[in-house]
Amino acid sequence: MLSRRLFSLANLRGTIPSDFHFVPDFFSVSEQRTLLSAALERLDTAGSRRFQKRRKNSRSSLNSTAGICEAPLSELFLPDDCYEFLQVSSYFLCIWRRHDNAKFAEGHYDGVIHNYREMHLTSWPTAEFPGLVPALSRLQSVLPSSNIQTHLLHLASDGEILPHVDNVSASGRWILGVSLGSDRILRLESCANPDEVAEILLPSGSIYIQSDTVRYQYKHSILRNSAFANGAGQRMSIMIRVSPSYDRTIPNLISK
Ligand SMILES: O=C(O)CCC(=O)C(=O)O
Ligand SMILES: [Fe+2]
Repeated sequence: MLSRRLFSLANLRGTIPSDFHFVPDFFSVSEQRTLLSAALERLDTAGSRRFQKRRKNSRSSLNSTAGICEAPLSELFLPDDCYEFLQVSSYFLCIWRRHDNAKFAEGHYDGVIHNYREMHLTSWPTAEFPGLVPALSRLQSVLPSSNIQTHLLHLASDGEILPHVDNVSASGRWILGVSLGSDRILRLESCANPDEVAEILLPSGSIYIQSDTVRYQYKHSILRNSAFANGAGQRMSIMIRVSPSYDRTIPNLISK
């Protein structure tokens, strides 16, 4: 069961809305490595041949002697120019069109994500990554409900996500995010009162859940790396959402 932990000041600025739940150290380093390797494998396999070749060349020129088990997590990412990052998203618009509900057709879901690649994940490569099943079942145990959709979202070193509320016709009452790779700041801003802002540092291995109030009444964004004095690298998030028609009951999963 997921428990609410006290934020250390290093993790938080502002007042955290209720219905936002955060565990800064949910996944061990070895689980993070497995999840990140599997996510990269899925995205890489789906990518264009030109960039697959670029990655192959980059791997051989790096001539890494460290096995995947010893490499620091950041070294699982290749340099930015090995990935076919898109400059501006059409991701939310796509979901939008599929659901085709005129009530929300304002178009502001488009263009929210910059310098990224993403995919809808239908299956994990569990055969290739032996540690994946236990890591995923731990994650499964904290999901508020079943019938989920999983997305992988890989942000370039200069990638960012502008403030938005996830398309309400495409997913239901909660959204879970797993952060892997470089630290980023998640900013929450009340739609009703833009002065109500919270910023949460998301370290690799952390998970958060936005449900109910925060999911519908706050915009969220992932800030650019310029927020960090020392710069930062790429980040992968595993985004899990409940399908819109399967979120009638949310168990009280957060024990204090
Ligand atoms: O990467 C994240 O943590 C947030 C991603 C997000 O806002 C989205 O996919 O809608
Ligand atoms: Fe979002």
